[in-house]
Amino acid sequence: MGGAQLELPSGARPGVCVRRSFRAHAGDQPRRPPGPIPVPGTMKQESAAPNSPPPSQSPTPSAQFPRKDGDPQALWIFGYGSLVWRPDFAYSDSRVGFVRGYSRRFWQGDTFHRGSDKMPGRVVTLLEDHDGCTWGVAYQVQGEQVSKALKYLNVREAVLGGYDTKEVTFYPQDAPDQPLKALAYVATPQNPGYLGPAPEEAIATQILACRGFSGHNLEYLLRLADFMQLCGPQAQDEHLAAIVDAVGTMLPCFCPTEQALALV
Ligand SMILES: N[C@@H](CCC(=O)N[C@@H](CS)C(=O)NCC(=O)O)C(=O)O
Repeated sequence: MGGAQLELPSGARPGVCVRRSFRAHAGDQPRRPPGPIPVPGTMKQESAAPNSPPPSQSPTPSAQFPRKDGDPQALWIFGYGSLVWRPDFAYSDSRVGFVRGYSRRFWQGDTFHRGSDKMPGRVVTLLEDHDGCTWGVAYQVQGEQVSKALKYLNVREAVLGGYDTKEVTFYPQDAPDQPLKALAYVATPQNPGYLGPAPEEAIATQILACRGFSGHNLEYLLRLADFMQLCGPQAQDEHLAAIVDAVGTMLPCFCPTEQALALV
């Protein structure tokens, strides 16, 4: 399964946001694919997802973040879940980096993109955590890209996903001393789709069992894990790694045996 196409800036100083502790996973050293891979900022500019419904109403983000030159028509949007590998909106620039004071958790239910009403999938949100650090991608939108991106994300994230907007401080991996204000979509415990904490084995089981209009919940998990591996050893996410480990342990139980396959 192809992961996020990334080329981490060569010679980039490792981000200063390192988890306080993380389990050493024998196989979790980043698998660096052979040869350079285009950096998110050089990816072709995305168009709106073909399967996303027509935008319904103009978005009202919690804050506009004018550029240093005061231009209100410029905005950074921080993605830390499906947005790291499927932004599906036009942007002018992108940076790999992290936000401090938050941890990523698979605690939001999803009954559209990766689940259904009967079998809600699990997608990520940000949990306020003083020592937390969450890696992702910040996308810069400018000019008419701003309203188009916000209108699209309002439907994808807010209307269909239950997310709200929040201002965060983003630290680019290659310039952590030059942080940026960014808009993030966060699912709070007050939204109806919020599922909250569960054992990582239970979350893995739910992910293995669910699919929605954007695809299987397992794809969502593995593409995010792919992105995190490419961010390098300084980017660790114990919660994500534990769920991937649990999926790996359970997958044989979900795979048809040769005998079962012979019956099809
Ligand atoms: N807001 C987070 C999570 C976004 C997310 O995963 N949202 C879901 C909505 S429930 C989504 O867009 N899913 C699209 C997909 O699964 O392909 C991010 O910045 O990436």
